[in-house]
Amino acid sequence: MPGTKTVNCHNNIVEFDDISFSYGTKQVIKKLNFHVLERDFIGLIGSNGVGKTTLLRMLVGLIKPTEGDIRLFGEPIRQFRDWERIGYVPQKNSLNPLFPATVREVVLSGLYTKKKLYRRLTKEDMRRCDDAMEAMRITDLAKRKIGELSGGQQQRVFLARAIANSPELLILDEPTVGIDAESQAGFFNMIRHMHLHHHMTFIMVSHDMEMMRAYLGSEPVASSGGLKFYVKHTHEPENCEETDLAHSTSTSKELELSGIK
Ligand SMILES: Nc1ncnc2c1ncn2[C@@H]1O[C@H](COP(=O)(O)OP(=O)(O)OP(=O)(O)O)[C@@H](O)[C@H]1O
Repeated sequence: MPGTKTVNCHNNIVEFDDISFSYGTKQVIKKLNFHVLERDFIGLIGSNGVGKTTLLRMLVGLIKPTEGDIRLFGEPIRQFRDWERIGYVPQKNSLNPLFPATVREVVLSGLYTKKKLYRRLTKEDMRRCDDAMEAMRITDLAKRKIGELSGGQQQRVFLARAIANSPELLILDEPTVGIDAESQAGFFNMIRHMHLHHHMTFIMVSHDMEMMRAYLGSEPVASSGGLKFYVKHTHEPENCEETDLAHSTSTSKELELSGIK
């Protein structure tokens, strides 16, 4: 139509088509079909052992489905090479206590991807690193060696690293387990902001039903076996442009309210 700008923010980012997975003879996932759209926030819920982590590990290519196809950003996963578009924070990061890097170096390392390895960090990179550290309340730990920190503090560093890098798709496996309530609130504020205003897509496993319900509503939109998918898109499909225009005015206000600024 003349004069109508088509904004395409609803591409499939992840497609699970008839996915099954077994560990040996033990089938964990059976004929799962689910698509994730750009700018969705997916909450993946389910009891212990239903296959949440298994699904995420398939999604980042660590294990292959026994049957079915996975596509990432429209490409079959076996051909997919743009891994820097995807961030993944696994359930437990175990770290050698002698690991020599400082907290700040670890957060900044998220910004050095293969493609960007040789470029200098910009002021914008530094600002993103500082914002992420502030949101995760680790600014005062910036110069400490990460290996010397507690498990909860280390997890906050890995989350700050992931959000500083602003991947297009961020996959989080029970990200706030072992983290104190104040840091959890800072983290949820930050990811909500990134979802609503920076076009990031999230897939998050969580047992925090209160947070999930508050943000994603009380009913799952799909389920498979014991896996339940709660979904929030940033806006109605017809309002893509409006959301973008609203960005500049709402960003600073929201950051201020969430205490990030
Ligand atoms: N490497 C493995 N070899 C064999 N079985 C496994 C392996 N990893 C996981 N399993 C089994 O597969 C099932 C799914 O495990 P998964 O870790 O995906 O569950 P989950 O939904 O993430 O659970 P939780 O909420 O406890 O983290 C479980 O029964 C688990 O015991």
